Amino acid sequence: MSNSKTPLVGLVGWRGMVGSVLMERMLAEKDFDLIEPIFFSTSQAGGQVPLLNGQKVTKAENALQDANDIKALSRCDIILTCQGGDYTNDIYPKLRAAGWNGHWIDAASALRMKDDAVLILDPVNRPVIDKALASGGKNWIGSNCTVSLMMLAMGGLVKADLVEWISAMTYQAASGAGAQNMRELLLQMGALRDSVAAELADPSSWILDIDRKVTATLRSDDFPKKNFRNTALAGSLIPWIDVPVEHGQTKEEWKGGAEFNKILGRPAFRSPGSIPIDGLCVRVGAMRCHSQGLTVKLKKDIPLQEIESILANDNQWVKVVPNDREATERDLSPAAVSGTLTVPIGRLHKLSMGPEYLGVFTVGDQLLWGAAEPLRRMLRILLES
Ligand SMILES: NC(=O)C1=CN([C@@H]2O[C@H](COP(=O)(O)OP(=O)(O)OC[C@H]3O[C@@H](n4cnc5c(N)ncnc54)[C@H](OP(=O)(O)O)[C@@H]3O)[C@@H](O)[C@H]2O)C=CC1
Ligand SMILES: N[C@@H](CC(=O)OP(=O)(O)O)C(=O)O
Repeated sequence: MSNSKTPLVGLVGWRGMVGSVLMERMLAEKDFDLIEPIFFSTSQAGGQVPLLNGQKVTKAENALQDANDIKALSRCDIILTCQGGDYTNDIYPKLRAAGWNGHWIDAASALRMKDDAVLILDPVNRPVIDKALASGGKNWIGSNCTVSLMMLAMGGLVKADLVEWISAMTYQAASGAGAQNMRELLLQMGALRDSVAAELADPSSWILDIDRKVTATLRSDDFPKKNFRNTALAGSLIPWIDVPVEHGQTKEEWKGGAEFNKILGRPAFRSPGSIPIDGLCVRVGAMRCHSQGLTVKLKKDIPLQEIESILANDNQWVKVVPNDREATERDLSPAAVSGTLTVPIGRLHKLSMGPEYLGVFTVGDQLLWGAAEPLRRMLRILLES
């Protein structure tokens, strides 16, 4: 930002799950050195801004401000929110109506499809961001985690315009449903284990007895499953994420096509010139990494080695994993990736449908590249613009 004064950056939603990951990353990258942060809360206004990792990051403003106070928010040059869609729908229009002309950076989906909103994933769409900045853009919205992670992995082929369509079958972590769901997943795992503790301690117990007991526990009314809408996730899976929309899709599946194309600045999904992206989204018992099995239809037959090199050279976070058992077991799983910015892509091979059909598996941390990282990088882009 050209102004020489340190920009006032309002932080909303910083103590939530996405917000906490964002604060950790901002500390690690020393983003606080470049801004004057003002911490807002919808529930704790007036309280003391807590230390982050034991560090004081505020310079002047040490009390939490009211996140519903339009006047207080209007002082900010930039507002960065991870508070959620209800907050955005309530506060954002009031702020703009009050004449606030600052930059709004948001993790929530509420504004994503607005014409004046840019979906931010700068390693993939920096030209789209720069073009919007040059023409006075002010609304910068993080994309859906599954879409961001797919695009970061597939960036090389997408940018080279080699992709005709993608079918994505997802394996999405509990964190995507929220912190309470992560806790409930662990409670479910514990309940399953406890239901057969005696049998597990006895090496001669019959496996079918164990299985019967586990299944009875999964189906019992006492099983902890309130947050997952009365459905078991541990020891099972849920092939439905978010609300139903048209064409038999869930909203999570619709976001694949709609956001993928909008990130690239292409015509709207299902209109001429857009890239068809579709598939089935499934919740599985991972903690915070989303995985995806992709069927990619390429525009032409390209040798596998060339594909690997295009993918590997696209950005510093994508990591091509050789299609062998050892490397895949070691590097291509939620357990390997959780808490890191690495986005491995592997199982790469031509499918039996024909030489233009590519099989792919990719994994990414849905709280880092899937949510927090594009936001803090957009903040940096604004600070450096
Ligand atoms: N979870 C995800 O995977 C993704 C989420 N998003 C977006 O980010 C939004 C926020 O998601 P998420 O971070 O999961 O939401 P959280 O529920 O973790 O946090 C949201 C807010 O809840 C309030 N809160 C109340 N009690 C607590 C508590 N005990 N601990 C922490 N915060 C508390 C805080 O606001 P206050 O201080 O004002 O009370 C906090 O900012 C979502 O609505 C979504 O729009 C985007 C991409 C991925
Ligand atoms: N819907 C995602 C998480 C999420 O918050 O997505 P979005 O940012 O599009 O609302 C999931 O359940 O895994």
